[in-house]
Order: sequence, then C-alpha cells, then structure tokens
Amino acid sequence: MLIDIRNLSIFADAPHGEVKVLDRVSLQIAEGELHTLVGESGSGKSLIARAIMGFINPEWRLQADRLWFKGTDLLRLTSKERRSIIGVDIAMIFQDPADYLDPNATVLEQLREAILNQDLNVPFWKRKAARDKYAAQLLIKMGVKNYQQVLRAYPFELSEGVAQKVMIATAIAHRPQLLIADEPTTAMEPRTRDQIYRLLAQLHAQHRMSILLIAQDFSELMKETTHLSTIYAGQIMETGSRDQLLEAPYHPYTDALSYTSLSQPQKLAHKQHLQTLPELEPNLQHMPIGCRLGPRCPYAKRACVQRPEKYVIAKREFYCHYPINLDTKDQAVFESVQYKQVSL
Ligand SMILES: Nc1ncnc2c1ncn2[C@@H]1O[C@H](COP(=O)(O)OP(=O)(O)OP(=O)(O)O)[C@@H](O)[C@H]1O
Repeated sequence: MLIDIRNLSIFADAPHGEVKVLDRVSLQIAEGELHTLVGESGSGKSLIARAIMGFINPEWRLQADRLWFKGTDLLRLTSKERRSIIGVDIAMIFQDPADYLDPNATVLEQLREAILNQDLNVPFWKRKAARDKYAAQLLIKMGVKNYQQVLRAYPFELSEGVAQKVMIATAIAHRPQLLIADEPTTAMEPRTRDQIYRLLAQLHAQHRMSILLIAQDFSELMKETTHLSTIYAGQIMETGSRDQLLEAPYHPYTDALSYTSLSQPQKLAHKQHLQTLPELEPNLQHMPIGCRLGPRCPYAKRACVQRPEKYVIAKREFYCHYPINLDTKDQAVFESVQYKQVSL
C-alpha cells in the first residue's frame, strides 16, 4: 500500500472554538492506482493532500490512527526524513502554477534545482551537461514544443498551459511513486485542460506513476481512473473501484455527484454548487452532527444523527445507514453487519 490513512481528523481554530475540518477520514491508495477524490468545493480534498505532504497549518491539531507512506509513519518523521520522501517519492501539483513557480528564476534554473544528482546517474564532472539535457527531456516529455525558448523564459512569459506543464516537469523530475494533482486545470481553457489530463493519463499508463487526482466532479480522467472516493464536508462517503461507484453507487452522495457530473452536458463551474441535492453544503461553524450530509440527503432518517460506521461490502467502503442500489445478496450482508453493530 502506498498511502494508508486511517481516521485522520483535523481541528482548526475558529472564532467560536475549534472546528473539525476533517472528520475521521480513511483513504488507501495502492501502487499503480489512479485514484480520483471527488467532492464539492470546501469538502476537505486539499486538506487530505496537504496532510500527506505535511503542509498543514502548525496551529491546527491533527489526529490520526495512521498516516503512512509505504509503511512509514509520516507523523513520526524528523524534518530531514520527511524531506527525503516529500518532493522525491511523493510530489504534488497545484491548481495555480503561479503559486508554485519562482517568478525570479528561469524555467531552466528551476528545473536544474528540481533535478537531484541521483536522477542523473553520471560521474560528477558530467553532471552539469546531463542536468540541462534532462531538463530539456522533461519538457519534451510534457509535450512542450518550443522547449528551448521555454527553458530560457521566466514564469510570467509562459501561457498558463505551459506554466502548468513546467510545474508537472519539476514535480516528476525525481520520478515520484505518487503524484498528487490538486484540481490541476482549474480555470484553464478546454484545450489546455485536455492536454494536461492527457499528460497525467500518460504518466500513469506509460510510467506506472500512481496518481491521486483531486476533482470537483466525475468528468475528468474517468476512463483512466481505477479507484474513486467521494467526500462531503470533511467526511469520506464512499470508496471503491471506478466501475462499482459509477455503475451502482451505494452512497446517496456518490449518486447525486454522478448524476450531476455525468448527466449534465456542461461541466460544473469552479465553486458552483450541486443542483441535485437540496440546500447548500453546511458551514463549518454549524456542522450537522452525525452524517454531515443528513440535512441535504433525501434518504436521511433519525438514525443519521449518529455517524455511520464504515461498512465494507465487496471491497467497497461506505458510510451510510440507508445505502441505495444494493443487490439482494449485498443487502443481506449489509443487514447482518448492521445487526452486529447495533447489538454490540
Ligand atoms: N487556511 C485556512 N484557514 C481556515 N480554513 C481553512 C483553511 N484552509 C482550508 N480551510 C477550510 O477547510 C475546509 C476544507 O478546505 P479544502 O481547501 O481542503 O477544500 P477543497 O475540497 O479542497 O475545496 P476546493 O475544491 O475549493 O479547493 C474548507 O471549509 C475551508 O474553509
């Protein structure tokens, strides 16, 4: 298992006391997966990514039964040990390359810095030339046609698509085992967006890179996605293979998301709210108790004020007292597990 997160909660300071921005999130990513994490704006997707990378506000409280990368406990590493994993074995690309690229350095200078000696595999006197050659190769791999000109350019001279490709090139310079892509094409024009997604699909298929893709809907890379998770207001709702979740979602939220994403011809605009569920997502200051979807869920009953435990049926995990689409066999399994939980 590459990533193994169990019961991760993050508590943030707010004017009226502490709020739980992530509520006992569990997420596993195996080698070779292209795992897409889908949820509306503000649901906590980026916080999960930032918890893996160790970029959480130090004033926030983080609690987890497990936050592991390949069996290493990320919470117990010294900063030196963490640096040897983060940025090398795990890399992240962000929504806006401008937040990441140094405005005062050329693309070549930034790529040189991202390339480590161990990426080159040549004696030290050949490193300088090898580094520049590798920088050019990375841009060629990203599909940057005028790469020589781009190497000499500063970030402000690049189009947003090329800037994003440069950021991906710096992120994958060490051939990370896991690439986290946090809504990498937000606000890009459709042609550039398609190019970036094709590039990610290629990194996954040809270079066997595992990818955690963060998205607001199911419209991107669904053909290539192997596993899907849905998250709502800081709580994971359902996790399983892509086919399981798209063909017969057990969780009403996955169902609403797939209906919105897949049946509407136009893509949801950034920060736009889902139309299929009544009301808006809750404010962090006033989180519903139990299942946070409760007030918006058409199937909610009194039991939903208790947060559902995790149910695991046919390798799919979900948190719901009233799942939908279960066939007779899975319904029987669900009822027997539920019965055991109630009688405990
Ligand atoms: N620095 C911060 N200070 C206060 N609250 C924050 C901060 N960062 C995130 N939050 C809160 O934590 C919650 C989760 O935020 P997060 O950025 O993870 O959401 P997201 O699902 O990635 O949203 P988006 O798709 O809009 O990026 C949000 O409600 C947000 O308001």
